[in-house]
Parts: sequence; structure tokens; C-alpha cells
Amino acid sequence: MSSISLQGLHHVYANGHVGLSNVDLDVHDGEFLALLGPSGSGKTTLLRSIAGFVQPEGGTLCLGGRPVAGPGVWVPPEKRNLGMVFQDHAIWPHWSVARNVGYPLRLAGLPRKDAEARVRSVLGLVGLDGLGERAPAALSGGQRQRVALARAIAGAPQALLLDEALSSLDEPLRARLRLDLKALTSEQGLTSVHVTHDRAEALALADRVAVLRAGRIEQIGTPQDLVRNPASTFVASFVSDAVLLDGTWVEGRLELAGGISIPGERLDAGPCVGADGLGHSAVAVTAAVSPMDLVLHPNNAGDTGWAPTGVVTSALYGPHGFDVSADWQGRTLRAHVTGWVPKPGDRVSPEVLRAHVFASDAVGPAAGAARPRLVPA
Ligand SMILES: Nc1ncnc2c1ncn2[C@@H]1O[C@H](COP(=O)(O)OP(=O)(O)OP(=O)(O)O)[C@@H](O)[C@H]1O
Repeated sequence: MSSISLQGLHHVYANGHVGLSNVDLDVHDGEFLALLGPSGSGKTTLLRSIAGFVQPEGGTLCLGGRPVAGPGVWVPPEKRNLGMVFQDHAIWPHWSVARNVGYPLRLAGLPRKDAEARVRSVLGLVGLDGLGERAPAALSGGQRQRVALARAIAGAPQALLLDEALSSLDEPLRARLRLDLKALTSEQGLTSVHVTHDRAEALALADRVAVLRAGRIEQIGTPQDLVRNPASTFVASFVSDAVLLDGTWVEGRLELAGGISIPGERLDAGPCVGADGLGHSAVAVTAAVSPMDLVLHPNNAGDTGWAPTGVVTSALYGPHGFDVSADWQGRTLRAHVTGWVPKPGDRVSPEVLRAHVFASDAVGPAAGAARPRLVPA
């Protein structure tokens, strides 16, 4: 059964801003769903609708099969049995850790002994064993966020809602809490919805990721789906930082400016591009190339089939190689470089290992119609 089910959820704010536009979504029992999207895409409105802080104008919302919002139905936030964690942890500074964590249990009228045992147990689950009597001021930022998490799960909520819950933490604390959160939610079978701006975090944590744009779900899928089969140029560039290149689809090949050609076996084409009848005539297309699928060869590496060379404009070192930007024919290419040390001014020959091709009219909000499929090599 779906823990959280939305049908046609719709909300326009009083100022005319569209918060949600006919959103359908099912979050399964025990699933970890991340909501990802640019600022203003509706992530917070969606999360706050589930929590009950926003009353949607239209559509239906069910929790555990029970309608909580819809025509003639409204269940207030405190009656929804949800746990929430916010970016700024929002714990009471003048209460001990144990008192903070036990607050929802006291509200629910749990006997004192049972509440104390539950508080000890959830403090153990979040890695705060023995810190119940501490004052929040005597904790680190990461520990305070663990207190907020413990409080959110203390009452055995139907689902856990996380609103940029890790965003205020610095690396490597954030990476550590990310791992612990993943372990905790899967061990406890907690249905979780996590709003984040951070692509890497969404891909690392979630069973599925919903990519929002202008109040709609542009694509929902596993992290692998979104990276390997983006439904639109928007998803490719937002999720994988793909570069978009205009070209022409001719006889199963992609022709780019300057007489550069990418063979069909390196392309994943949407059906409107590769369908019979279109494949034999020239069609304007947009190719999305992720930095992982673009190789920048030092210029002395010989002919790669990409005749014009580019020039490195920036090379940022990281633990797994360099993130490189290069100017190529007036466009900025992005690639992940390993095996040599690039520096600004170096000349490079780009080679596309793989590109997703979309019909040019698929660029934009209607792009969800373009469903890429793999062209077998
Ligand atoms: N309280 C509000 N009153 C009016 N408009 C709002 C309100 N909250 C959000 N909006 C508008 O609704 C749309 C969706 O906003 P929302 O905050 O849900 O997006 P978001 O993806 O969470 O953005 P961010 O990542 O910046 O938090 C935006 O156009 C925003 O300006």
C-alpha cells in the first residue's frame, strides 16, 4: 500500500504563484523519496501539503489510505502522525535532549516510564546514547540535528518529512549524517520524503527521486533512471549537469556544427527522433551530454573525430579527478578529467561517449513527452 498518495494535487497562492499543478504521486511503504528541483519548483509546497501546513486548493491527499485533504476533508497537521525535521533543527534550547525528544510522547499521553524507555531507544538509534541529560547548547550542530531526528521518529510516525534537514551542516558531518539517515530509515522501514537542493544527496539517499519544475513532476524514477534515461533536456541538465548541444539527426547519426558527427551507437534517442520515417531525413535535435560521458583528450592525443579543438577555461581539482570547463566553438563543455592534469589555456579534443538526443521542440515544459530509449550498440 502507498503510505502517501496524491491525486491531482493543486495549489495556487493568493499572489497568483503556482505552488503545485495537478501533481499525482505515490510514495510506497518504507520508501525514501527525494524531491529535487530548482528554487520555486514547488518542493516545499508539496512537503508542506503532506504535512498539513498548506491546504491545497484541489486534489486529494491520503496517508496510509486515509484521506487527509480533499473535497470536504481536512485533517490538521497534529492529527496526521508525521515526523518533521527542518533545516534549523528547531529544538527548545532550555530543555534537555531527553525532554525535547520526549515532547511528542508527552503530547500523546504516553505513560512516563514508557516514554522514558522510548526516548532512550530513539537516542540510541540516532547515535546519541547517554546524552539525554545534556543541554542542546552543549551539543555540536550535527548532534542537535540528531536530536531533531530523534524527536521526529519518537512517536513512530507514519512517515518522516525532511525539509533540507542536512543543509545547514558542514561536510564531512553532513556526509556522516547522510549515511546514518539512510541506514536508520531503511532499518526502521520508515517512509520518508526529503526535500533537497543537493543533487548528489538526492541521488545518494533516495530509492526514487521526483524532479519538480514549475509545480509539476517532470520525472520520477530511481537515481539510475534519472541519470541513464532522463526524460527531458531539463532533467539531464538539472540532475547530471549535462551540456546541451544543438544538432541535426541524419540517418541515425548526430551532426553538430563544424561537420562533427557522433555515430548512432553512442546515442540514446527519444522515440520522436528515432522513429521510422524521421530517421532518414534531417531533424533538428538537442543532445544532452553529461560530464561523465564527455572525454577531453589533451590535444596531442590525435584525431577523435571532433575536428575543432577547445580551450580549457577552468580546472577544479577534487578527490576523484578534475572538473573541467572548456570553451568549444563558443559553447561551454563540462567534463570530468582523470589521467592527466589539465590547466586553463590547454587545448583539448572533446569526444562524446554517450549523448541523449531529444527533438528540439521537446526542450521546455512539454519535454516530458520525449521518453529516451537506448539505441543498442
Ligand atoms: N507563502 C507563499 N506565498 C506566495 N507564494 C509562495 C509562497 N510559498 C511559495 N510560493 C511560491 O510558490 C512557488 C513554489 O514555491 P516553493 O517554495 O514550494 O518552491 P521550492 O521548490 O521549495 O523553492 P525553494 O527551493 O526556493 O525553497 C514559487 O513560485 C513561490 O514563489
